[in-house]
Amino acid sequence: MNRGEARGFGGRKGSRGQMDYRPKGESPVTVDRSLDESSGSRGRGSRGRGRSTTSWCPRDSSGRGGHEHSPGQVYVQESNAVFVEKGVQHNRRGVSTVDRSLVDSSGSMGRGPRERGGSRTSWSPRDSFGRGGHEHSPVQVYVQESNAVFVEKGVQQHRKLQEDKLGSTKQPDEGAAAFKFSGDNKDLLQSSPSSSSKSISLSGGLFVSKESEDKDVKNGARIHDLVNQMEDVSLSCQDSVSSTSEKVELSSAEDQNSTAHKSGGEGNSSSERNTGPFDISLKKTGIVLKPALFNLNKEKRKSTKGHTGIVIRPGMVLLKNYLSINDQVMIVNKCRQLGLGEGGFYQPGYRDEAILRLKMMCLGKNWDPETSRYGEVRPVDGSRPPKIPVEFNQFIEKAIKESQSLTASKSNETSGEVTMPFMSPDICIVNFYTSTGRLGLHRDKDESEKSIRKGLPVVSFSVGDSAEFLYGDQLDEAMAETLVLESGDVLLFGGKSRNIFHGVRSIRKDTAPKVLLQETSLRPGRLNLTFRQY
Ligand SMILES: O=C(O)CCC(=O)C(=O)O
Ligand SMILES: [Fe+2]
Repeated sequence: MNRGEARGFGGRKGSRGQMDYRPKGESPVTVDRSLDESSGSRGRGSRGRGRSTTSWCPRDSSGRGGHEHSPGQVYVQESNAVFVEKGVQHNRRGVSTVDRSLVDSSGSMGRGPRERGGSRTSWSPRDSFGRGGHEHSPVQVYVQESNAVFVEKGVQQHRKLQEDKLGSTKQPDEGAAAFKFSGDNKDLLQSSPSSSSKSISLSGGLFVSKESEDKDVKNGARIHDLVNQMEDVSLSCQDSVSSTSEKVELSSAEDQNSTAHKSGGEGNSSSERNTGPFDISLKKTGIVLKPALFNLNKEKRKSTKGHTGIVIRPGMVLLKNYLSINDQVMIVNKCRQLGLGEGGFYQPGYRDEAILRLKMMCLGKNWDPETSRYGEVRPVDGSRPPKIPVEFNQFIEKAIKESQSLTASKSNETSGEVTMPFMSPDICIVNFYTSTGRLGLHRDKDESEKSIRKGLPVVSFSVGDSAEFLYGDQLDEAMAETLVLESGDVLLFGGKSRNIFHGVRSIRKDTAPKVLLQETSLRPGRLNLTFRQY
């Protein structure tokens, strides 16, 4: 990894500050999997279990099957063909949409994504690079419904997990509820209205959209920055659980001392570095109220829709909604626990003037931003990085296998080239971004030469608030694509995409699943884990 290369927007590479906000076109191809919400039988506890045996049924974006290399392919399991047909009808009305929940249980039409993507009727087909037309779209969508049998399994697993939880006062039944409820049902592919030029957001459906024009790029970016900074000043319980009136207090020495998020600097001043453990959770006091029923219902709907696999480009796969709420709770709690101990979260400094606007912790090996090297200890304090929790490994293994089957089914290569090689992680970099957090475009290229030559993938988990993730082939934000990564998403980039430039432009405030916040008291922001093999 060489994240110092260009980390921090507005850092030393002049081009990074010059964002292009020009519109690139929009193309909604939504896949809404909320077929059978009322039965309650589509819980996501099965994700990762037995997925490699699933037979995918290719569909193109207009719902036709059997097109081997059809652009914008949407893959759904055979049993859901009825919805594709419904989607086709919808399509024929002139919107490239495969929507299987035209009227959901709340009685509303369709889903939220269009809120950000502009008018539905103005959509036109685009691939992930913003090009028009149906030809050669590099985006494929795979939809898999979960199996009800795993719901119970998930509940049991959740209950067990509760025993390990830090600071939990929950009853087992709440665990069951938590398992069923997940995040909001937002965009699958959507624009990022405030900033990006080419934006893809994915959640429960797929559409590729363009940005609305922003004429004053620099001012816009500055305003965006200021807004983020102001948002962080008002850190409160509403930031994490909007519907509650619970009292929240900062819980670590650093929380109380640091002005990182309040200053909007994400803790980059020397006085904010290494001042003590950073707690990714907020300590709660007083009565804890549950999130509003409305939010829970929305999250429930999302959790019943299974996950979606999307081949973004060769070697790059996004598994939407892949980690269940249970998984996410476990990940947050583990990270919190490790983050408070030796080698835990700290504020990394600058690298070549590039700002690291995040808290970081390394697992397995330490990555030093000052030298861009891996080592056994963290030079800044001599601490040893904690081991990667074994619980995490199962997710990596399954995610890679699933990505392999997705890329294999898409690929027409007979050369035997491995589009997504397997890897066993011995490094995990855990980042926590508060609302003003960001990470400049960079490549992960400090792993061993062999690892990079083989294209061993980086596997990235997103938990908490959504992020605008940039990626592209050049160190130039204006040329970069945007993916909105939501809580529970897993992104893999290996093979031909192993060396992509990538970064995080911004964190979308108040977008984390409410149940996750309730279960973990995760502070406002985003937890990201990237696994690699040295
Ligand atoms: O937060 C993310 O999504 C990306 C993190 C990343 O690129 C890194 O840690 O190297
Ligand atoms: Fe990276």
